[in-house]
Amino acid sequence: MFGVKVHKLEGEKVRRKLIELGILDKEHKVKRDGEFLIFPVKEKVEGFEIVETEFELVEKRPHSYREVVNVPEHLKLLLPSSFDIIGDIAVIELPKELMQYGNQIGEAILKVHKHIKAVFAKGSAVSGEFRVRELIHLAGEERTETLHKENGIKLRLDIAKVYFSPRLATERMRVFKKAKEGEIVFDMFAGVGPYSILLAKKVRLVFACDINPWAIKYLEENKRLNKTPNIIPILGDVRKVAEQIKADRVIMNLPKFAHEFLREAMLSVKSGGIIHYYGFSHEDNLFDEHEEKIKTVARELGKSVEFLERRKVRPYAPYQYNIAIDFRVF
Ligand SMILES: C[S@@+](CC[C@H](N)C(=O)[O-])C[C@H]1O[C@@H](n2cnc3c(N)ncnc32)[C@H](O)[C@@H]1O
Repeated sequence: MFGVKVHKLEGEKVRRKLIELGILDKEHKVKRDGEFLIFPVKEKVEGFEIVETEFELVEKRPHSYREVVNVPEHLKLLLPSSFDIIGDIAVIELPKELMQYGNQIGEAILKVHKHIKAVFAKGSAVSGEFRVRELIHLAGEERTETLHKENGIKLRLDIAKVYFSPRLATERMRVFKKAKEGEIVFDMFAGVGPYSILLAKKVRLVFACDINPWAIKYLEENKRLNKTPNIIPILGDVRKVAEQIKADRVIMNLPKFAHEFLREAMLSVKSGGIIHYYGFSHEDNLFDEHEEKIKTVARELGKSVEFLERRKVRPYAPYQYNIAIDFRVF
């Protein structure tokens, strides 16, 4: 093979020139020879010192764990194309046919994604009051606590003890952009604080409630970590708290049951304030049923509502969507 030999001080300039000429061979490694570098080239080129030598091949890094995983060929089509990454932990949803190859799948993920240190499979759906799920350890460290970064904030959490979904980062940023300086926000179902901490960077005060003691423990820690003293964490059932709070903006991120808490939300929002409501819907009836419930509760409380925005946040099951409705209450 041909190479272009240059003094190492000239290396960067020559490398750029060879790329510009379209003759740098990127499939082979640059060679070192004392004070000199030898660039692999596809053909001889005028104006440089040309040498003939052998070059090592550049190892091609696989892009997906599916390229390196050791499972029977006929099951490869069932391998999920993606998985959640929370801090340095991967959480994958495996079909039952692949569960017996969980360790191989976990090892393949660790091999391709060097920043991931532990891999778990989802062992059940999110359930119970705390909205957590069972996890099955597949590979790497047997650790469920991690530090996750999103939207410029840091969140310490334990994925086995609290609810957290990295898939809502964009939705949280949407709410952040709507919030205004000087506002009081009430995060009714705060978890470890992904909305609360983010919004506290902008608004005056955030009341952050959760019934799960682990969520409030991590929320306290995240409040310190992110230097957001303007958050008031409240451990308890939001039903007992809501009426004592008067907020400009209320966040109801409990999609499965939010409709049961509309009364509390509407009693805690100031007249003219905004509620960010989340729900689950079938694709045939995304918003109407939720909006009817919202109007009914408003009527019962002698209030009126103005719908501002309706959005599909993400698919969460076949034909099912997590939806968001923003509305103003008078
Ligand atoms: C879907 S999670 C959302 C957490 C967080 N907002 C997030 O985006 O990661 C719902 C949270 O509501 C809490 N929760 C459920 N019922 C509650 C209640 N009655 N009062 C207060 N919090 C409750 C759960 O513990 C859980 O942390």
